[in-house]
Amino acid sequence: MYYYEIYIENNRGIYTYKSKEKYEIGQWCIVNFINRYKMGLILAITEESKIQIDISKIKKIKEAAPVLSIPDNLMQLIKWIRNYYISDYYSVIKAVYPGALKLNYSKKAIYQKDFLENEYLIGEDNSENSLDEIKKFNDYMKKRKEVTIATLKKNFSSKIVEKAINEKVISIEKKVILNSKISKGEKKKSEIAEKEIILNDEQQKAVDTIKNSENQIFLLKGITGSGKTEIYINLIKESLKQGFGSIFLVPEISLTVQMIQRLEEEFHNEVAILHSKLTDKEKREEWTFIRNGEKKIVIGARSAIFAPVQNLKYIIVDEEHENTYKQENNPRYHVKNVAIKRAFLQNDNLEEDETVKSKKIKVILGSATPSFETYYQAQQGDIELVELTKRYKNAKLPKFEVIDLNETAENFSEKLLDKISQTLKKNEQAILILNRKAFSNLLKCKDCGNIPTCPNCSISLNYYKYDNQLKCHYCGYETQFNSTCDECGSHKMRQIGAGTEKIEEELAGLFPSARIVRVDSESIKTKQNYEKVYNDFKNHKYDIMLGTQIIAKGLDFSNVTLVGIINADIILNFPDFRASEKTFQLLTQASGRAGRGEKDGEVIIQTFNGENDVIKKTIESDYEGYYKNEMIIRKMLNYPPFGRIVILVISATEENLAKEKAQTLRKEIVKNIDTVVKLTTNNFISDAFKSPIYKINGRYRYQIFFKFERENILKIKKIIKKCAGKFQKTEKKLRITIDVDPINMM
Ligand SMILES: Nc1ncnc2c1ncn2[C@@H]1O[C@H](COP(=O)(O)OP(=O)(O)OP(=O)(O)O)[C@@H](O)[C@H]1O
Ligand SMILES: [Zn+2]
Repeated sequence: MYYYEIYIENNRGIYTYKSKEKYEIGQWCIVNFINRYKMGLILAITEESKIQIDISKIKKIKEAAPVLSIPDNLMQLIKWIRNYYISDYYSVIKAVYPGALKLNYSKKAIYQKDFLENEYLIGEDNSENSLDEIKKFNDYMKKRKEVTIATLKKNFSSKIVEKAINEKVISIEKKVILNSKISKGEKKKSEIAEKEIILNDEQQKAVDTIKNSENQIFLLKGITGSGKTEIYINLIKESLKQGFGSIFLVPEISLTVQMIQRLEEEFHNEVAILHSKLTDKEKREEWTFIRNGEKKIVIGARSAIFAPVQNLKYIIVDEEHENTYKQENNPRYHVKNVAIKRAFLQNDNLEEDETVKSKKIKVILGSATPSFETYYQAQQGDIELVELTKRYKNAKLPKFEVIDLNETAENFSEKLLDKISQTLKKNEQAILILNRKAFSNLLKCKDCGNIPTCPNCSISLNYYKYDNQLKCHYCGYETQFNSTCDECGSHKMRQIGAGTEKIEEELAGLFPSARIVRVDSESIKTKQNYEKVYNDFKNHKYDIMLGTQIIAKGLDFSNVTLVGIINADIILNFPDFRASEKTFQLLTQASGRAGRGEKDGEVIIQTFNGENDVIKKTIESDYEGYYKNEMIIRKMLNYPPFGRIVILVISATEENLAKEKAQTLRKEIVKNIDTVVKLTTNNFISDAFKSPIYKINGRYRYQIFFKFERENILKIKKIIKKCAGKFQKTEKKLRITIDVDPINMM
């Protein structure tokens, strides 16, 4: 007899089952769980001697489930994520295994014998009709042998069905039906594009380095427009010819139209595109194609990192500095971390032979503005740095000009207006960026100072002019704006902080003949929407593209010669230790959209903080210098990449409860940590304090901030897990979330 630790679908516990059959880890099976059939996943095989519970009470696995198993390396990854991010099997398996298999079971009628026609005639109801029905029933069941009760009842009266059961003409059995019947897609002939791209010297050198190096993790740091995409394609293509697959990760699938078009044009039907809009069925289908090796290249956002690609060779994380690579709900994993772990787990499992080198997975993190944490690892030698220092075809980086907003009361300085007119005159295109959607950021009453806020969240409501609504960006709350102050009834509501909607209106007034398109998450609700805008802009159906940070990255339009940053300060003021790093990235990426073709580009940055180091270093294109300055501060404060952070958020619908319990939990954790690590400024636990966004969706939020030396973090996480877990069990009204290596500090 074998004993198994099993995860049961939609259940947070782990259970022991037994079987005479040998199952593999990662295989799905069907088990009886509280009188229902459920899908179970084999997590581990346990020795009899190690089992704590009464062996005679352990139930048997019913049978293997007819679905594809989760490969071994992904099972290991699941366990690692659960552990590292203090998560649970339930959440992690949901993230890894798409479109959760739903198990339906239905009652089936199984043919046993015929009704005896003669015998039945003696019964009370011997009309002609029922004799016919009996004959029909006998024929029907004899032919089918097995049919669901539901179908049977559609064809026959319930009276006769009942009778059949009573007289054991049929037997009833519970049978499992899976919803995952998947059409076996027919493999078409692979049609990889044959057109050759000639790499320039720098690109070729980068490709060779990545191919030939013994290292497994690379940072491809190439300035904007240096042609990183062609490097990825080259590597994927060559390995594909040798039968290897790749995973290509993008920050957000709907915003990377251009990259996806490029990859599809190159790899056609080898490509599976995974995105959140796929239905469960489509997800399972793609998963099957990939698992069976029918599609070897996977493109997707975050969750594509779990694609069961056969003979995986490259994992590419494009724009690796992007925040969207961190999942903001359980499991709160960071793709970069998971990608690297996946490669190491798989590479370590390879059998040592002469082919081992060629089979190793390589991870390529690519960006013009790598996150400082990644760059630090490259400096330390944990990641191999590969650099591209020139734009493709030697196009120049754009020229910068900084405009001091203190000198003007307008959203558009004279200078910026002048540059826009010139651009339009030359029949070139401009991209303008304002990192704030809506019409105005908030409204403020001139008489009493009241600012309308969301009733569910402690956040000011944004004003949208097009539908005259006040909206909450956190919970989606909307209300009609009636032009008066709720507090004092005054009609003098002032709009503060212009958003893209307002800027669009102003722009249209200033340049009446210009064709303007606005791109933010409000105006672009679907992928098709964005694709159209993208293509139209590319074909010069618009002159100006105005938008949020959405349009700051990746876009490659050769006719764009002007980039204007309407207000560079918005992110800079966030209460986040990465705020200035993010600003540097945004400004550099945004300016990188200018002058990518034959014509030179120009960038105008409007700011109240012209003297700030981040603005200065941006215009000098001095990544290195800015990185060095930031590292001094990070080191001093023991922030990542030096120290490690965990944030615990405790929330409840009752304000006092959240506060009290957060303090209690904190005390408990401190008590436990005190015995293992001495608390100092570098090994630090904050008080339980109000989250910067105090209330979201009706829940009051307190948070505890942990900052520890790297070598202590394992111990600390263990304690947090233990204390929070115990606490959550008894405190049902609380919600506790644990964020390991958080990106979002609010
Ligand atoms: N070897 C090449 N042959 C032909 N065209 C190339 C080559 N390398 C790059 N290009 C072209 O140069 C432009 C810039 O390349 P790409 O978009 O890959 O830059 P990037 O490094 O990804 O920049 P960013 O970080 O700004 O997104 C593209 O139009 C691309 O098609
Ligand atoms: Zn809200």
